[in-house]
Amino acid sequence: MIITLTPNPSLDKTLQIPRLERGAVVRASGGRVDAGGKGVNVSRALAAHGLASTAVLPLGGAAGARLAELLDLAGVPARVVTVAGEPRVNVTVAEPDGVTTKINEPGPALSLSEVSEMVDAVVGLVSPGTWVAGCGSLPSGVPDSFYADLVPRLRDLGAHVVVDTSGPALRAVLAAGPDLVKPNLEELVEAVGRPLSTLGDVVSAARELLERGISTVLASLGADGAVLVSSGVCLYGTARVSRPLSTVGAGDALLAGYLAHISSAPADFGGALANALSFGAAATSLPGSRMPGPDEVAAFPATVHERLDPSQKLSLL
Ligand SMILES: Nc1ncnc2c1ncn2[C@@H]1O[C@H](COP(=O)(O)OP(=O)(O)O)[C@@H](O)[C@H]1O
Ligand SMILES: O=P(O)(O)OC[C@H]1O[C@](O)(COP(=O)(O)O)[C@@H](O)[C@@H]1O
Repeated sequence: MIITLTPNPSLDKTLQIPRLERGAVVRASGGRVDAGGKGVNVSRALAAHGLASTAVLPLGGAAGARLAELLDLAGVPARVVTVAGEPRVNVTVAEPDGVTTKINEPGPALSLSEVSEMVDAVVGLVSPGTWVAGCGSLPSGVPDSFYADLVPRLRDLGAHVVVDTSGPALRAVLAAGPDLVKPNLEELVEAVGRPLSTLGDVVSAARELLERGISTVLASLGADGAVLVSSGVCLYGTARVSRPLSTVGAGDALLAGYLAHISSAPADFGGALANALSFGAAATSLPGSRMPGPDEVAAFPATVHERLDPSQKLSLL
């Protein structure tokens, strides 16, 4: 069983425009709204593959009702914690060459009782062997230690704890030793506090996180693919995309692909990395933060390379 926790969900509004011009009136040629927030996206990607997960999230007001409706349409079972504030709207401006500009609102503040209701909702769903993925930023009112505090509590219940976050919440959770973290390059740089310019640098950084007590690091590297490091495991893989349309939600799709595989085949790291890469690549070929289904994922076969060249420069730089 997989549970996703999204403390700061969003309505993701994507606008297609010919070209982003600062200070001009720009006419959009099209647009879409998706239920968003990192854990919500993971649940949507799993649902698109017929895999049930429960999305735990705080929602309030008319925008909250709209988000719940979108989740329902996507076939995602949700455990909604009703809160006073309305979810944020995150806007993506997408240009034809695949460049996206994103503006994320901070999201509504949560009260102490709303935060503890959210924790109780997750705890109430967990049984031994459950995977819990805590994903995304924390809104005001939620302490930076939120994910870090959840790790021992969920572990005591026999859960595997996955965290995908950034900033102070990421720094705090690194010390709590979750089972898996999914940093992108920027977050990995932030985690180790030094620049990373080669695949070898990424592997060293991931190993440093393992020494701090994290079991597995899935480092996503945009067009360069991803590196997976765990005890006795160091894998690098890629999945080619000729024309990325929108990278929004690609990291969430990648995590969903990994969880879909590892939750049923716990020792198959190579298979999980390949599945993750196919999900991530497929997501970049879709508009907005649309999550890929099986046919779309099958169109992006991944390669897990036999050898990792530590001196390979990262193209994200
Ligand atoms: N331009 C791209 N070409 C091919 N794959 C991509 C591209 N951008 C992202 N991906 C895929 O999506 C995954 C997640 O993207 P990344 O940008 O690293 O994460 P995040 O969305 O969390 O910032 C990558 O590991 C890769 O598999
Ligand atoms: O919680 P944050 O960090 O503001 O991120 C939320 C945003 O990230 C997304 O989950 C996309 O994430 P990725 O592009 O990193 O996969 C959007 O759906 C959402 O608008």
